[in-house]
Amino acid sequence: MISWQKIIDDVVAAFEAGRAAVWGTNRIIRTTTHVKLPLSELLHWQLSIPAVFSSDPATDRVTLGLGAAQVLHGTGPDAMGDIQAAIRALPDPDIDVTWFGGFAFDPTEPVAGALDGWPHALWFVPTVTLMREAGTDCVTITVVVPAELDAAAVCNTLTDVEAELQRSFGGGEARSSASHVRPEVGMVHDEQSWRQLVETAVGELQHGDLHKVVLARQTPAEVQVSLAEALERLLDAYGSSHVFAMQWAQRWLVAASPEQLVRVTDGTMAVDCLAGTTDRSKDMAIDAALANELFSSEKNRMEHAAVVRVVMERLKLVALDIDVPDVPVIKKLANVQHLYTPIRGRLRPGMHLFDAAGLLHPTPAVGGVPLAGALQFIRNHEGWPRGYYAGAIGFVDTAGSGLLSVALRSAAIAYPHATLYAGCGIVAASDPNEEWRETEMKLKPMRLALG
Ligand SMILES: C=C(O[C@H]1C=CC=C(C(=O)O)[C@@H]1O)C(=O)O
Repeated sequence: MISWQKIIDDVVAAFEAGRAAVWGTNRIIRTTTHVKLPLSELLHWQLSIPAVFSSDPATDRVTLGLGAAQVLHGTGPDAMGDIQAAIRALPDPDIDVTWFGGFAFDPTEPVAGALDGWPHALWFVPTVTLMREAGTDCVTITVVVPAELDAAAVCNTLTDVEAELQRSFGGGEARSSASHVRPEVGMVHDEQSWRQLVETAVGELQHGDLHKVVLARQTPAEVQVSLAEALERLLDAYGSSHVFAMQWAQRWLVAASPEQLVRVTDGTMAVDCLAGTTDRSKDMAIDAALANELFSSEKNRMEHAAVVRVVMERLKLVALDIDVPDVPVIKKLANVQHLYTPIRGRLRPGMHLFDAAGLLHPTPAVGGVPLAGALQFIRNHEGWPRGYYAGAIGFVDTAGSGLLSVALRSAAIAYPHATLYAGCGIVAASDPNEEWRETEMKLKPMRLALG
């Protein structure tokens, strides 16, 4: 177990040495320490303080947040804009701090089901953030506390966080009486009802105005492992994805997202277009043949081109110097391979990560074309509330750099009950049996992590 006492001692020493900055009515204390064990060790399913874990594949930085020093909730269609306005209204700190959170898929629908109780947008600055630099045991600790606290009170705040970690740990990962009853999540499609859903969509796609719609299904599972184990399994097998977990109101959202909705790093933007999927094979020749088949499949190229076209149209409003390759490449994950087009650009001056996210979301990789018709089809036919599935999750610092990933390959957990999600793009040429198989492949990361 990681020594929390050492963390407390280092933070209090930093505070006493004046390594702190004022942020409105808060004080930010920053120092570094050395932690050998994985940060995920501190997390437990039954934690009752807000918590977040994020492993960014681009920087290899692993971040863990515990407690909430600042919280913002947003509800309804303007949820994203409201959060952005609230962040902008806060004073600029002398030291950057990082917000963590996410946005639901559809802010006009309630976030019912497995994440019942979550608002449409939820962002917080943890009381304690631990960030491990890539490949080292060097951890940056950031603590945000009310500015009036003295050293003893800072120590007490951290001791309270430790007590909560111990209490939840003591409560055990065993299924205690405190475990949730399985949440009501709405329609769980079996193979037959899924095929019917896809057939209904194909009918509309062949005869109506719809060109593409992304349909998804959910499936129940029971969590068999500790949260630390689940996260380490995801990092091992899906380390090139954004492994993310967030706990609020005793519910966890866990994801290994292969798709960045948008990343901003010092004003430079990166957007992923990911659509078009096939299987993996352990046999290298078969694996390469599958990739070739995917690359030459008219159906998959159409599905993919719809995403690139729409993303480009929307991106022009927030980005300059946009660079987009003419043809997609293959992105290989442990469970599937995708058609992938990375788009790069520069965020227009005065624009924020959330402006870009607000314009891009939902891309045709999770919604459809035309968007309004696709969303209506999803609302009318899918039969369950998506909540945060296919929404956006991530982090943004007070200087404006950050990442929002599409919440795919994800699960919502009311411990020990999990709800796993997977979807796929449907076009007029889609085969309902193939689309079922595709959702099964996409469920693999979370089945591996939790089973
Ligand atoms: C909707 C999902 O995947 C999207 C992202 C990549 C490939 C997709 C596809 O080939 O259908 C989907 O558009 C999901 O994983 O739940």
